[in-house]
Parts: sequence; C-alpha cells; structure tokens
Amino acid sequence: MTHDADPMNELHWLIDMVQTIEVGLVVLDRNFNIQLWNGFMENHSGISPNELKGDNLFQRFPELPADWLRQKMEQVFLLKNNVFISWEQRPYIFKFNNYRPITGRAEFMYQNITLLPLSSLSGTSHISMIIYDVTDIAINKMQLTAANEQLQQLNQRDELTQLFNRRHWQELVQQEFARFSRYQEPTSLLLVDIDRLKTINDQYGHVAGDRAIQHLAHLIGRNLRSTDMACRYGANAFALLLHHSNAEQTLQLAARLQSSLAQTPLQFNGEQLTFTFSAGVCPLDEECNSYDLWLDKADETLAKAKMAGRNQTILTNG
Ligand SMILES: Nc1nc2c(ncn2[C@@H]2O[C@H](COP(=O)(O)OP(=O)(O)OP(=O)(O)O)[C@@H](O)[C@H]2O)c(=O)[nH]1
Repeated sequence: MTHDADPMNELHWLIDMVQTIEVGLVVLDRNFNIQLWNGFMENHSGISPNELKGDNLFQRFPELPADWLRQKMEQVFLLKNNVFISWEQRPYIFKFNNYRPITGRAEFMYQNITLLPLSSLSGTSHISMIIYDVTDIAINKMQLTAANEQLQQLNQRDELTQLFNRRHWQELVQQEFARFSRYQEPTSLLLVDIDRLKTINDQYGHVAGDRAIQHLAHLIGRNLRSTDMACRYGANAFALLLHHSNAEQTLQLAARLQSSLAQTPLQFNGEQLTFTFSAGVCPLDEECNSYDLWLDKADETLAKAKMAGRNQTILTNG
C-alpha cells in the first residue's frame, strides 16, 4: 500500500481491476448464492451481474456438475483450504465459447479453477471461484500428446503392412518370454515366408510384390486373436507369437492361412496372382531356455520348409 494514496482511491482501483482482469471471479455465499460476478464472467456468459446477483449458482446454471462441484466447495468451507481443479480433470466448469484466434479450433474455453475460502470475523462465510482461460495450454498439450502417440505408432509399426515391426515385436516377445516359460503356458512361434517373391517382382513389378506382402499380412491380421502378436519379420517374412496355442493348434492356423491364400488370389491390374508361403512352427518347450534359442529354432524350421520344396509348414523336431 502506498502512503500517499487515498484509501477510497485504492478501493476504487481494486474494484476496477476485479472488473477488468482477464480472469473470471465469482464470489458465493454459504448457500451458493452469487455475490460477485466480474466483467470476464459477464463478457463470456453474456449475463450481467445485476441479472444474477443473489441467485443460487446451481439453479441459475443447471448444466453445472452440481453434486461434484458442491462437494469440492463444501471441502473448502470445512477445511478452509484452496482447491484446484485442472482442465485435465474436467475441461471446463462454465461452458464458454472460445474466441481465441490461435486456438480457434477449440470448441469451448478450457478452464483451470481455483476455489478459495474467504474469511470474515465470524469465520469462512464465502467462497471465491477463480476461472482461468487455459485454452492455449490445453490445445498445445493435446496436440503434443496426439503427435507423440502418432510417433510411437510409427516407431512400432511396419509402414507397408501396419503389423508390428520386427524390433518392437522382439521387445514384446523378450519381455513376455520369462512369463511364458514360468507358467508353461502353451505358446508357439509361427514364421511365415512368401515363396519366390523375387519372381513376382520380376514378372509383375515391385508394386505387385508389395501388394503380395500386404495381401498376406492382411490375411494374417484377420486370423489373429487379441493375445497374438504378429510382425513383419523380414522382407517377405512374418513372425507370429501365438499365446495359448500348442503345436497342433499352430499347425491348424498355418493350414487355415495356406488355404485362405489359395482361395483368395491377389488381384493386380486385372490379373489374379497366386502365390504360396512356407512356414515353420516352433512351440515353446524346455529346450528353448532363452528367447534367442527359441527364435533360432523357428528360423531353422522355416529354412527346412523352404529346402523341402516350399508351400508347406514344418514343425520343429516334427
Ligand atoms: N516388392 C517388394 N519386394 C521386396 C521387398 N523387400 C524385399 N523384397 C524383394 O524380395 C525378394 C526376396 O528374395 P529372396 O529372399 O530370395 O526370397 P524369394 O524370392 O521370396 O524366395 P524364397 O524365399 O527362397 O522362396 C528380393 O527380390 C527382394 O528384392 C519389399 O518391401 N517389397
């Protein structure tokens, strides 16, 4: 407080500031009747203080989350503490339009709210709500979160097939390997490799080869259960980790894939391209005491299927 200021002047200035500050101020009495409604609230709600002075907040604004907000306010009266409500908990309390030019895409104003106890000689008789417009912060944060999710997605997926990429799939399998071994749940690896993709590339072009890879990826995706994990394992190869699948169930899946592929040839430039795949099935057993060994065994089995003439599925040690 300055020494030469007239106290009446100071009061006048304070009232002016309360009215013009770019923050919403509302004062409520013990029964939630509105005692103060500043210029910010008037500008954004279109309701002047004279129109609602003395009205009950919850009757005047029935769209407010009354039970939830009343509980927070009772806490302020009782404990005489400030309560902070973030836009992340609830995007807004008062649904005001957003007029900001930069964040014009936001439908409404995002708000942070502070509830403060206001004391008088007889104790806490009133409560003040301070409403901050945090639309810019909220929109930036949401955009950043969306961009991060997109980045994470790009980092985990193979661009051509949208299945997991090999690195991410290996991380997942590695993480789960200990659990699979400990609980001895029947779990199997199925490696699938398109036969003679080079021939398709050479005869019909690289785009046809790409389409063949996508076609088989799509068939694989359609046959996966929610607990299975598939990735593009190599140029023309896919790896599937099948939870709760023993050797027999995995062989059945490979047979189902082989017959779906035979029945649905790839449509390319008006032609029907038929192709096959070779596969190796490797159930997790006590010999596979490490994740690397398990994958190596599956790889060897797939190689045997190729050497045996392709278009077939071979079971490890089978
Ligand atoms: N179209 C396409 N071709 C690819 C891609 N990645 C690798 N290739 C090609 O796939 C072929 C893979 O060759 P190989 O490993 O000999 O396999 P293959 O011709 O399918 O023969 P086998 O696996 O032995 O049956 C090569 O011609 C690669 O150039 C890709 O993303 N798209």
